[in-house]
Amino acid sequence: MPVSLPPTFDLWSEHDFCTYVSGVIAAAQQAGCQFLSVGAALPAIDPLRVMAALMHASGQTDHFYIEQPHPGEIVAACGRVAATVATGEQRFQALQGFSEQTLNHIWAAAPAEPRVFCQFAFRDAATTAMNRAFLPRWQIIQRQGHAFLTLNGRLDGLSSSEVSLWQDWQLLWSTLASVLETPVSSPPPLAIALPSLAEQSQSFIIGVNRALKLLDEGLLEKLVLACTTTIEHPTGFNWLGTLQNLRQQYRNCYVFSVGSNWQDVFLGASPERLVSIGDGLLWADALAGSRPRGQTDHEDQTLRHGLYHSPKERHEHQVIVEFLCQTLDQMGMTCEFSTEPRILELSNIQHLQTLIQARVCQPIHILEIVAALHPTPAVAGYPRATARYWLSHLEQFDRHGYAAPLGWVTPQGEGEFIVGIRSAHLQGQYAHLFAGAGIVKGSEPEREWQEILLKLQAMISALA
Ligand SMILES: C=C(O[C@@H]1C=C(C(=O)O)C=C[C@H]1O)C(=O)O
Repeated sequence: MPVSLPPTFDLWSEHDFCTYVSGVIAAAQQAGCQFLSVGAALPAIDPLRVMAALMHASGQTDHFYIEQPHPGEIVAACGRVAATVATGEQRFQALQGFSEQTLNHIWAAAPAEPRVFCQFAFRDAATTAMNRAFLPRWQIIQRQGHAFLTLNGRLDGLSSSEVSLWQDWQLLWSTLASVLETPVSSPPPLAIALPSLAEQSQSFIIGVNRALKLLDEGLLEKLVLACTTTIEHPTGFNWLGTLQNLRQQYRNCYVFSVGSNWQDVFLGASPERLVSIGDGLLWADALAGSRPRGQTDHEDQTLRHGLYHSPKERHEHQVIVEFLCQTLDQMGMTCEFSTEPRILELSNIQHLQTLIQARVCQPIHILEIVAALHPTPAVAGYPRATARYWLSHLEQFDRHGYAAPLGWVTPQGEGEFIVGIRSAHLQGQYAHLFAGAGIVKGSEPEREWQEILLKLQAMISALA
């Protein structure tokens, strides 16, 4: 990815913008680039509101939003300059190829690097639309009190001229101005009650009992069984309001939203990072073992103590730590982590968490690591092939994007991917919710079902 200096033009002047951009286009064409990236740095803004307003103003509803837990980075992207879809076992490689091809041929003249955004389905065999990657038209990255605005364009076809880039830039500016002038208002949660889940509960308990037999027979060490339910609301769901609620309720989760049209959005507040790489350092999270939060300090502490000292929960957790370390080790990385897990406290639930760190010594693309790690025993089970086999028999529904990776890639092949749990697909007047629980020896079916309800409730109470 060739890089030139960020702009010094007057951001508001068409003449200055076009003069600057025609220079960038010429340089990019000379370098044989297919794409270009220009932009500016501003004081902090709310990337979510700007992205939503841009989607409305432009009619371009392809989007990707992810907010790291505090005090983290917020990334919002919308519109589509280039995109691809894939399916089958080679889907990770296919999207890696697209990311490399795109980001190697982009002339980057913006203060923040351009990124390619990716979403995957849980299963290899899912429809192509579920596995997709795109280079957005607009990208907003907010970190350390600054907002980095980026406009990407294509150098072949219609969008290559400075005039059309100016129009896209101007739309960004006018949207930004309108967002700054409009006070924040978000609709309150809909206060939907958890529906009766008699059928789901029955098939979940049957599944858990079957899993316990398989565990006893030594065929499995862990199986993560999930459940789904659909909530209907006659006027549909407010996507932005739901995200605002998730942001407020789950400050130490990754709040995310991804989709290609208003009628089909996948969003949630996931506590689980799959892997991130930055400046040659890799991080992966082992997250498993759960208890509800207590109503009082005393109850909370008792539950936390129970979680921390439960051999069953510690074993369930350890399976993931070992899987992550072994897989990364096979890829040439040496993992470092604390031998004692810590407790991650969310507003409704608490988990055992181990942060694993490794130095990336030889060049490796983050999507190669995502391909090797997905699905981890945190969302499928162990051994993986057996767990996948039993999931396809015991779960009577498609997981779609639930428990699958989503994230972004940089021109250096670094990036960040999270696991799409605590999530919902919003499709018109329907919200399809998913939640799962890890089953190991000693799991009690009724207790695991209560955990599922707790996880579903988290998403339901944010729906707006
Ligand atoms: C599968 C989910 O969560 C996973 C299962 C957990 C458990 O069983 O203790 C905890 C965190 C996640 O790894 C989910 O939330 O749907």
